[in-house]
Amino acid sequence: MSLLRVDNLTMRFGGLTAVSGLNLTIESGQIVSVIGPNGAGKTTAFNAITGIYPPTEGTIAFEDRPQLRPFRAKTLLSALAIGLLVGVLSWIAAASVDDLWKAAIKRQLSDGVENFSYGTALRDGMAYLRGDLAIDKPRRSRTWQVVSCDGEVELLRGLTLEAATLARDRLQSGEYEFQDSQLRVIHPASGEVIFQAEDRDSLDRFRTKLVSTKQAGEDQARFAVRVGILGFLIGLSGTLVVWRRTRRSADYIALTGIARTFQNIRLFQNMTVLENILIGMDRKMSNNLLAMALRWPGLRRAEAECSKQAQELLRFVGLRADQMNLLARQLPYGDQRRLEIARALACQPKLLLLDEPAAGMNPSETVELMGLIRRIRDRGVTVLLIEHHMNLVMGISDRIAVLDHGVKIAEGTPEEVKRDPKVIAAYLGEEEVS
Ligand SMILES: Nc1ncnc2c1ncn2[C@@H]1O[C@H](COP(=O)(O)OP(=O)(O)OP(=O)(O)O)[C@@H](O)[C@H]1O
Repeated sequence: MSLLRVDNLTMRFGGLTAVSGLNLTIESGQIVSVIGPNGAGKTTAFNAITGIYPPTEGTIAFEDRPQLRPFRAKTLLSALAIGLLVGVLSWIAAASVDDLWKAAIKRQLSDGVENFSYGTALRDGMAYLRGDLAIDKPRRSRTWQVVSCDGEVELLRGLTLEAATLARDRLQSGEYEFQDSQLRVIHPASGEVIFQAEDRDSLDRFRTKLVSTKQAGEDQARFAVRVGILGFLIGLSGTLVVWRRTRRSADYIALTGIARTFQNIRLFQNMTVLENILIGMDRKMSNNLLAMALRWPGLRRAEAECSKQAQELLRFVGLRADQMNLLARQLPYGDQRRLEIARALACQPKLLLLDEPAAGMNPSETVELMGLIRRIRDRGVTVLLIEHHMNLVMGISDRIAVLDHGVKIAEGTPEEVKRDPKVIAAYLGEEEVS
């Protein structure tokens, strides 16, 4: 079983092909280097392997498995839980929007409107009212109406608010005669016509069937349930879509056992040396919020253990104990590079990718770095290295792959690569070989 297998990897950025059809197999326990001129696509290949970019084409398998988060029962349960949460929230919102709408109308009218349903109002464009008489102004209407809900609803439209209020008060106080056949409201004593429909036909257009409170309630409940189901489906499918799109993420790939350092040092500059290493162990620490808040003894023990391992790593990469509490930015450049390696090792990787670790190092630091890389390999960690420093590469690599313009032009032992005419022409030059 190979540790890492890159098959036909192609990386494109718009019209630029940074890596083209790269095949690379890395066996456990080796130090493998990738070399090539500037812009050859080395870092891009690293970025694809570590999940920073998805491959445009091709596949990458680690320990013979594709670098994809597997679909587990937990994934489905999480999606169901989120779907349920969204569904319940949508249901609550749909059930309470009725009250909100009612409250808003009431604020406007400050009078009269009692029970009606948003769902039915949406459907029919008006409010159904229960109780006695109400003054209402249907949405989109400029005029007021008096609504009687005794049996059939009579809608008498086209009134001013004042006239409607007067009419309602008189109707309620009993000083009225409601002549449905004539569609007039007449004051019984004075015979004064309070209001009268213009003609029967126009009133019939506004006649509508009373929806009982019960039916309106049922409509509303159905409406809320439908919205709830829709919310559940949206929550469930949304979660699954997000999960699918983030299946191949850098953090998942790091968890499977691939760690890296960067060409331009990327430490947490304002954190201490020790904290930088502890961050590399973060994924192994408990993420139980309660345990963290209550500082459970188990958690304290785990923290103490991590701190011990971090100090061991500090020594391993050649940093001193008295540098432990310095801020990362206070370290000399070469030590910052060591710290980055220590942080990567803190993830306990099986494969460590080092992107130009010797950049900016002086010759004696470079020699020490060679020793460190060998010790990392002896610790059981396979190393994949990008480096321009030829003495280092030729001195420690078991195998070397050479990229030029995104294409692998050679691969072999240092001796084989050194003599390869294509490599000499593209990268090494005659001087390096001699
Ligand atoms: N995110 C990106 N968007 C667009 N182009 C990119 C991106 N990343 C890399 N490239 C381009 O891809 C090509 C390969 O770049 P890459 O950094 O992989 O080369 P390299 O071999 O690592 O070079 P160096 O030795 O200088 O680090 C370059 O032309 C670069 O400009």
